[in-house]
Amino acid sequence: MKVEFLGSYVKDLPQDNIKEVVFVGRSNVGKSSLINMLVGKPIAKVGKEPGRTRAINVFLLEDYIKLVDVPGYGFAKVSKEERESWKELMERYFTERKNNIKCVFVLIDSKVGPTELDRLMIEWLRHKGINHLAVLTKSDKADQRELSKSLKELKRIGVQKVIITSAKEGRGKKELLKVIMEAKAELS
Ligand SMILES: Nc1nc2c(ncn2[C@@H]2O[C@H](COP(=O)(O)OP(=O)(O)OP(=O)(O)O)[C@@H](O)[C@H]2O)c(=O)[nH]1
Ligand SMILES: [Mg+2]
Repeated sequence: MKVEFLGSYVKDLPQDNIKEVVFVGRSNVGKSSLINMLVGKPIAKVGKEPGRTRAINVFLLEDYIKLVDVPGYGFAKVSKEERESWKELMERYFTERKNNIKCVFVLIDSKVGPTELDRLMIEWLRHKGINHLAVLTKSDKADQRELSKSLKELKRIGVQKVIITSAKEGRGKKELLKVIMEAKAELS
C-alpha cells in the first residue's frame, strides 16, 4: 500500500480538500499501532510510555485519503497546561477540518471498555454531527467475557457501529480498510 508521511502539526493545520479519517482515543490505546497495521509498515511512532504522540501526525494513503493520528487523552501524568493545549488543538482540528472528516475512529481498549472520557468524546462527536464509529483495540489481550462486556457497554451508550481489532494479529484490517476506501467511491 502506498503511504507517505505528510507532517506533524501542533499549531497550523493543513488547508487542503483531501478527505481524512481520524484516530482518537486514550493514550496508549493503540492508535499508532493500528495505523501501522493498516498500512503494513511502521510509519507511526509506537510509544513505550503513554502520551508519546504529542502532535497531530498526518499520513497520505494511496494519494487520496489521509490518516490522522491525534494525541491521546486521559494520560494522568500531564500537566493542566498540557491538557488545555490538547483541548485547544482538538477543538481547532475538528472545527477547521470538519468538512473533510470522513470518519472518526474512537479507539477503545477491548479489555477495559469505554471510559468516561471515551463517552464524552463520543457524545461530543454526536453533538457536532461528525461521523464516527468505535474500534475495540488489542482484542488479543481480552477474553470473550471482557469483549462481550465492552460491546454491551458501547451499545448502552448508543454506539451504532463497532469494529473489533488487534494490531498484533491483524484482526479487523479488512473492515477498517473498507471504511477508509469508501472515501474513494465518494470522490469519484
Ligand atoms: N497486545 C497488543 N498490544 C498492542 C496492540 N496495539 C498496541 N499495542 C501496544 O500498546 C502500546 C501503545 O501502543 P501505541 O500504538 O503507541 O498507542 P497510542 O494510542 O498511539 O499511544 P499515544 O500515542 O501515547 O496516545 C505499545 O506498547 C503497543 O505495542 C495490540 O493489538 N495488541
Ligand atoms: Mg501514538
